[in-house]
Amino acid sequence: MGHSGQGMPQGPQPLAGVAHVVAIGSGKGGVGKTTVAVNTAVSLAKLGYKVGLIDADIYGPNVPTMLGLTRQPAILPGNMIEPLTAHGVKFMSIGLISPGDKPMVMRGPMLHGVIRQFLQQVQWGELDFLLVDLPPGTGDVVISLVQTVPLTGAVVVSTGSSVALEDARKALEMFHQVNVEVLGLVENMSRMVLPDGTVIDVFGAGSTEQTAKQFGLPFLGSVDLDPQVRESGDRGLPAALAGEDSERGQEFRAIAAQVALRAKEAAAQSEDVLEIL
Ligand SMILES: Nc1ncnc2c1ncn2[C@@H]1O[C@H](COP(=O)(O)OP(=O)(O)OP(=O)(O)O)[C@@H](O)[C@H]1O
Repeated sequence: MGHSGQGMPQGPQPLAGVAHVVAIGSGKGGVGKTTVAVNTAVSLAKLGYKVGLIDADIYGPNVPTMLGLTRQPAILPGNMIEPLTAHGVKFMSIGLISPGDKPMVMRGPMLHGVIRQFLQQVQWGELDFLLVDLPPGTGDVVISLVQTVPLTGAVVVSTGSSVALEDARKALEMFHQVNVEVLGLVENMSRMVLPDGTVIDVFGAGSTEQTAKQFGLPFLGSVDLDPQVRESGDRGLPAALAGEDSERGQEFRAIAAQVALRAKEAAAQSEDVLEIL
């Protein structure tokens, strides 16, 4: 983890070859942030983009399980780390460097070092999108992120429940405080449709879209509550891999397309601002 940069504060530096860094946050835990991050990454890859995913969720680094690949990454010449690749997505996870079932206990400076290493010392190559799955709640990882690279923006995942949305608003405020543009909100576990067609509203479907409207932010789409999403995540075969006729697959692809669109718009706007300056 070296000592480069110590005592010499440096502003965030873009990663060579990486067009957009997009953080995925939630506020509340367990709303399916990682599931949405993994499936968005897989969907972006299916849409033809080059995609990377950093699992920075120190409390639950589940990305390797959800992508079905857990092994130590190789070290390349020049002390660079080779990311793992699964389902067309390059990824790196705190779960890969924290062996066994032990929780990752890290002080702020160490966490900052790991985040910086995942960004700068992993051989990402050319990427259209590098997604970062954040831990729920706290801003530590976000602060490390924005100090290291310029972010194109952030996506906030919530369920429609009042408590999840209460925490999602805190996530919006956190991104605002660190000057990260929120590209939009996603509602996960939206409705549940039983095999006989009965629709059950478990968490308050539609409330995330209303919250987005209140904040003047785009709503990027919703994903229904479906046991198949959980099962496929547990098996390391994300639901987004399913074919054209899969509804969950369609939902994730629609969200991915919105994320791509909003990221490109946000980047174009900030370039305009730079030119005016
Ligand atoms: N749409 C969905 N339908 C069914 N199950 C889902 C859905 N989304 C997520 N899940 C399941 O809910 C559980 C929690 O999801 P996940 O780990 O993605 O949440 P999280 O917000 O990233 O949690 P944390 O950040 O607290 O680790 C997982 O078992 C996942 O498979």
